[in-house]
Amino acid sequence: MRPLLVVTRPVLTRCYRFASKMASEAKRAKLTDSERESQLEPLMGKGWTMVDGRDAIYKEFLFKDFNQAFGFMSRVALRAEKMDHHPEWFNVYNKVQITLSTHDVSGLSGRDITLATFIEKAASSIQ
Ligand SMILES: C[C@H](O)[C@H](O)[C@H]1CNC2=NC(N)=NC(=O)C2=N1
Repeated sequence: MRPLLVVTRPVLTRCYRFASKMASEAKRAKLTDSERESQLEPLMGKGWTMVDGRDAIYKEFLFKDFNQAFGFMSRVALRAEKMDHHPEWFNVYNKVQITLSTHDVSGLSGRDITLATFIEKAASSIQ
C-alpha cells in the first residue's frame, strides 16, 4: 500500500521551528496566577523578592572578588543574548544586583523564570 502522506525532513524541520516559535512566544506572556504559584514561589525560596511597585523580581549576589562577579556576569550575559532577554543589573566589585522583568509585557513572564533559574545555576557553580 502506498503511504498517504510523506513527511520529508524539511517539512519536519519547519514544523519543529514553528512549534519552538510558538513556545517561545508563549513564554513572553505575563505569568498567570497559577504559574506564579508554581514557578515563582521556588525562586522566592532562593532569595528572590518582588520589587516594590513593579511586577519584577530582584536578588543580590555576593562573590569572593570582582573576577568571580564578572565571570558570573559573562555567563549570564551570553545566555541573556541567546534568549534575547536581558537583565537590569548593577555591579560594584564583588556585588551584582539583578532585577528581572519582561519589558515587552510590562511584567513577569516565563522568560524571567528561565533566566532566574539559569542565574541560580551560574551563581552556585561559581561560589
Ligand atoms: C526587540 C527585542 O527582541 C526586545 O526588545 C527584547 C530584548 N530584551 C528584552 N529583555 C527584557 N528583560 N525584556 C524584554 O521585553 C526584552 N525584549
